[in-house]
Amino acid sequence: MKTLILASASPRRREILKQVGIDFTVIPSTKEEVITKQEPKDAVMELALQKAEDVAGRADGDCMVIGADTVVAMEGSILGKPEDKDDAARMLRMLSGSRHQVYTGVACICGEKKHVFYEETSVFFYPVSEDEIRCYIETGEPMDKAGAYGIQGRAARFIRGIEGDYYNVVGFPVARFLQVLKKWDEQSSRI
Ligand SMILES: Cc1cn([C@H]2C[C@H](O)[C@@H](COP(=O)(O)OP(=O)(O)OP(=O)(O)O)O2)c(=O)[nH]c1=O
Repeated sequence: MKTLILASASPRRREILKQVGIDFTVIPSTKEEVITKQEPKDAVMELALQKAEDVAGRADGDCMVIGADTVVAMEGSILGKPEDKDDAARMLRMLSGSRHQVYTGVACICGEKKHVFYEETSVFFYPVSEDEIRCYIETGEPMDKAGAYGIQGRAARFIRGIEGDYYNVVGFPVARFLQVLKKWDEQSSRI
C-alpha cells in the first residue's frame, strides 16, 4: 500500500485511523477554511479537498494525501466550531431535543488522481437544560468541535441515538474510506 499522509491536525482522526491498524504520517493543512458552498455536503467536500490539495502540493513521492472536514447541519444552518462560549451555547440550544445531521467530507489525492466523497449521519439529542449547557461549556470540550459537542466525550449524555456511521460524527468515516481505498487499489492493479 502507498504511504498515507493525513492532512489533519485532528487528534480524533488520528485515533480512528490508528484504531483500524492503518499506517500513516500526519502533515496538518495550514490553509484557512473558507466555505463558499451552501449545501453542507458540498461544503465539507470543498474543505476536505482544499486541505488535501494544500498538503499534496508540499508532499513528495508516491503517497496518498487524505483531507477531511466535519460540520453539523441543522435547519438550513451549517455549524462549524464555535467562535466562543456564547456561540457554543447558541449551538447547543439549537441541537437540544431535536435531530440534526453530521457531514464529513473526505478527499484522497494521489498524484493526478483525486477522489472526494461525503458521509452523513443523523444524531438525535435529548432536551438539554440551560444548566447542563453551562456546565458542559465549562469543561472546554465543545470549543474545538463542529456543532460544539463531542459524541465521544461528555456529550454522550445528551445523545438519544444516531442513524449512520458513529465514526463519521467523530470526524472520519473510516469504513467507507477503506471501501474507497479497496476500489482504488483494484483499479490501479488493472492499469
Ligand atoms: C460533531 C463532532 C465533531 N467532532 C470534531 C471532529 C473534527 O475534528 C472537528 C471539526 O473540525 P474540522 O475543521 O473538521 O477538523 P479539525 O479542525 O479538528 O482538524 P483539521 O482541519 O486539521 O483536519 O469536530 C468531534 O470530535 N466529535 C463530534 O461529536
